[in-house]
Amino acid sequence: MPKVVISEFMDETAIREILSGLDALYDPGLVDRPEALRDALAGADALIVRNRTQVRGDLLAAAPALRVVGRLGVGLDNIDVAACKARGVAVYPALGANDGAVAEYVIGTAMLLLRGAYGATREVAAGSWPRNALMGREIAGKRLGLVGFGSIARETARRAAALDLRVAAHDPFLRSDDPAWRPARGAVESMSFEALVASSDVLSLHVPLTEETRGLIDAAAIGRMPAGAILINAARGGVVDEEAVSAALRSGHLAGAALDVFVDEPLAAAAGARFRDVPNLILTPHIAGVTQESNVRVSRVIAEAVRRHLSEG
Ligand SMILES: O=C(O)[C@H](O)COP(=O)(O)O
Repeated sequence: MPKVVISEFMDETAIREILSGLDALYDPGLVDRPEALRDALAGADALIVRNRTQVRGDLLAAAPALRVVGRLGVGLDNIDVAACKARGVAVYPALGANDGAVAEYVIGTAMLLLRGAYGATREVAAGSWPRNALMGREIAGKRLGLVGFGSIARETARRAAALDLRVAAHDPFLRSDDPAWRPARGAVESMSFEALVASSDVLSLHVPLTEETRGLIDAAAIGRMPAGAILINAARGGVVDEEAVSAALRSGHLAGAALDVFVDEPLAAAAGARFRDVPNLILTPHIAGVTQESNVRVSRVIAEAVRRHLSEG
């Protein structure tokens, strides 16, 4: 009976229904117990992870029978894909299964930060009535700039079009005649990176972390964003210079930012100190792609892919 090790959280119904009949070891705490994880992998045919288990070097060496890795998400930066390939280990990301969750996070934080009206509960309950101070901005008519135009960005664009945003994107990997630029509703304008940064009211990042994207949104890029712009990073930490975002929010050049991902995760208190008392900043713990619904979708897609792979070979 093939053995499947699941080292991070996953929907338990998907395990029960789809991995039934396999020897599934579900221990979402394994990621924090490297020795126990290596022991569990000794006879494993399959490994299912989220974004914290580092599937490389030592871990692969501890799993000589491994045939398949399922990734409960889309980013592959915690997996040495080349080393897996060299060992004949297939890698399956959950493509498409959390697009909607991230798109809703981007639209939701953009609306929250533009409007700025929702942080006054305590004041209002205490009898103050700060109407003028809370006169925020509407999302309709603003330009949403998407850095990268893959499937998450396209889902974001689809929702943005319904809210009457003007959507533009920069994606050097997408040909100018690709039909993705002309969705059913609201064409998406293709722009250079420089033009997109300089003209977007809301700039949202949708690129993986690579040598080309590391530090892409640095102090200079932020300085070229229009005064009063909003920055959203639900892509990968390291694409954005965290110090530069804090400084731009403190100076008032940026009107707001939402950061879901960080250079080091989990964000340690010492690293988080740079964000202390920074105005109009939403920090979330790498949760943009994780909702109750997406957790079910992602878990089912990966359980099915792993099961299929094991039964094929
Ligand atoms: O790459 C992804 O899809 C996101 O980082 C979320 O992944 P996770 O929920 O598996 O961490």
